[in-house]
Amino acid sequence: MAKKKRRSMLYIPGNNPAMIQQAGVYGCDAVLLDLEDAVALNQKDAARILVRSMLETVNFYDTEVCVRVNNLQTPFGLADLEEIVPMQPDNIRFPKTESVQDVKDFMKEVRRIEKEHGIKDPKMTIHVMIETAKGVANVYEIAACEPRIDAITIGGQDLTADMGIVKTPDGAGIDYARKRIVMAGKANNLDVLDTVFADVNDDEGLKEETEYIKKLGFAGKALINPRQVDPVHEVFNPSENEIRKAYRVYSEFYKNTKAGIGVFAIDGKMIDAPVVQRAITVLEYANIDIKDIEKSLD
Ligand SMILES: CC(=O)SCCNC(=O)CCNC(=O)[C@H](O)C(C)(C)COP(=O)(O)OP(=O)(O)OC[C@H]1O[C@@H](n2cnc3c(N)ncnc32)[C@H](O)[C@@H]1OP(=O)(O)O
Ligand SMILES: O=C([O-])CC(=O)C(=O)O
Ligand SMILES: [Mg+2]
Repeated sequence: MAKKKRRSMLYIPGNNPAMIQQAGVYGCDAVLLDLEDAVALNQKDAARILVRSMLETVNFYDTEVCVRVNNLQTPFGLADLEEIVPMQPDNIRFPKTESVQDVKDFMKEVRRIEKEHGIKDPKMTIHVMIETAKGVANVYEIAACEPRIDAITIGGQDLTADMGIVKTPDGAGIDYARKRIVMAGKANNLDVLDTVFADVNDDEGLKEETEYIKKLGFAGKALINPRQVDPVHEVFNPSENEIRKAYRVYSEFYKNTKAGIGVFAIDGKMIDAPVVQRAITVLEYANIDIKDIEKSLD
């Protein structure tokens, strides 16, 4: 099966039933049902119960569903896990992860709750959020410490607050963190996800930032408004020209491999394994199955 895309992950405040009800129709790849910073302190209990009941009743179609719980250092984190883990959403987001010990503490509770509910072969994966200077410093160890982690993400709002700086449109203050988190994620075969873009009326700014983080190696971006879905997909979706080139590279690769040739040229440019790998990634984003290309050539 093709790898699930995570171009767009839309935050929805966990205390807003009308927004959650619509979650399957926004066209985003994933929704992030938020029990953390989108929810006021006096709404935390209500949000937790609402999200649990929405997980039971709402049809999310093929949208991936992730729940962001509160950190275990808060009075809400454990109660969130008790309520949400038995529902086994596709993933749970651990905010403000700073150390391997933080992940261990979270996972100890997750495993205990799964065991208590007789969940034997849990499919729910973990997304860790890196949003403090300490988390950035420890990110390589964090990314490698738990096999159920399948994505890692930067929280730019909290990170800039923690660093005592302002988040500027050029992202200068978080640039090192972005690059370090990408490397830590890639080294452990994780999806690496970018932070939110706060100005919901600035499509051009959003696209510019998305172009940049795509170049760095991010698989997608957290969003805060449904209007941000299309501009982000526009950037992540390959152009017709890119798809045509990738199709040609893969077709030639397949034919040459069958003839026992490992390296060849198209229009004078060498095609080797990394070029083929990049072509496969483009085809995946374009929803083209390489098995169909192979069949057409057999
Ligand atoms: C630092 C962090 O942790 S960020 C993550 C936590 N933050 C969030 O989850 C914020 C989520 N986003 C929002 O609450 C809002 O989009 C805001 C406050 C940013 C902007 O609000 P508005 O200016 O009112 O949004 P806008 O006018 O575009 O809303 C248009 C429609 O989209 C809906 N909508 C807006 N945001 C969302 C969302 N995140 N998910 C689903 N629906 C949404 C609105 O309810 C409205 O629906 P309606 O037309 O049926 O009334
Ligand atoms: O996922 C995000 O980008 C939102 C967030 O928590 C942050 O920026 O601190
Ligand atoms: Mg945050």
